[in-house]
Amino acid sequence: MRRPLVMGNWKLHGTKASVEKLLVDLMASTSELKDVDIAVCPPVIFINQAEQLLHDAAIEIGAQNIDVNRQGAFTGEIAADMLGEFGVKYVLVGHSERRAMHHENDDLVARKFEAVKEAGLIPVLCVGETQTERHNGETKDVIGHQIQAVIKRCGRKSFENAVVAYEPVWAIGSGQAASPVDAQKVHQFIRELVAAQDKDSSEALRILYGGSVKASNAQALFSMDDVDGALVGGASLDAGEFASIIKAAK
Ligand SMILES: O=C[C@H](O)COP(=O)(O)O
Repeated sequence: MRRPLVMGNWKLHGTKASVEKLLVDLMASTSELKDVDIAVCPPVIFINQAEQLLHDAAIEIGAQNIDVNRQGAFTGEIAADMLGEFGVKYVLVGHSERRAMHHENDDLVARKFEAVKEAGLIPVLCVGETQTERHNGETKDVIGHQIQAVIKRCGRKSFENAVVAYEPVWAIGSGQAASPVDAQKVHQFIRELVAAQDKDSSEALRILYGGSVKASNAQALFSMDDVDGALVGGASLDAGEFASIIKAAK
């Protein structure tokens, strides 16, 4: 039985005051929950503040991105080891916004995945097809390449102690989530790809769904066999809504 994981990706949102309010409210509404892992991914500038506020709470911290390099002349970048010093447990790699806006290809994403593991943190590999790719029947091809790029770089046990998030690009921020049945089909496909390399890591692998998850659709998505939680964007900025999603996963 895999323990559910619900992560909030705050993207480029927040102020010192809003971070404090959101985390204080979230701690209050989730303090009794024992059967679900919870994490938030603030913009990197707020990670230290989140670490201080979450000191005694069971809410973990994720980062939204890293550089592949551990140190050196890379102005403006952050390394995975640095994040580890500030209590970060998870790091998103390959989010579709970074693939699209920062030209991150499968090879670079695989290198980031490897760098996160080398730092002793848990990579959350984001995969998903665009609307056009879906329309052209290319969903499995696209996701297959995204997963295989990581296996090629990190080997058959790549997904041991890692997380995958299936985020159809067309569902992100659109208000139109994938149907639970469609999400399940892709999640099952991802698990089979991983199982072809290593059965144990495929069985333990948590595969999150992301893309317009709300309190109103979370339970139906979580009822699917291979949906082990969610990566939540917009709805994670509202403590009440996010807490309701978390409660639906337990
Ligand atoms: O990382 C989160 C996803 O991009 C989903 O965002 P959304 O919940 O706002 O659709």
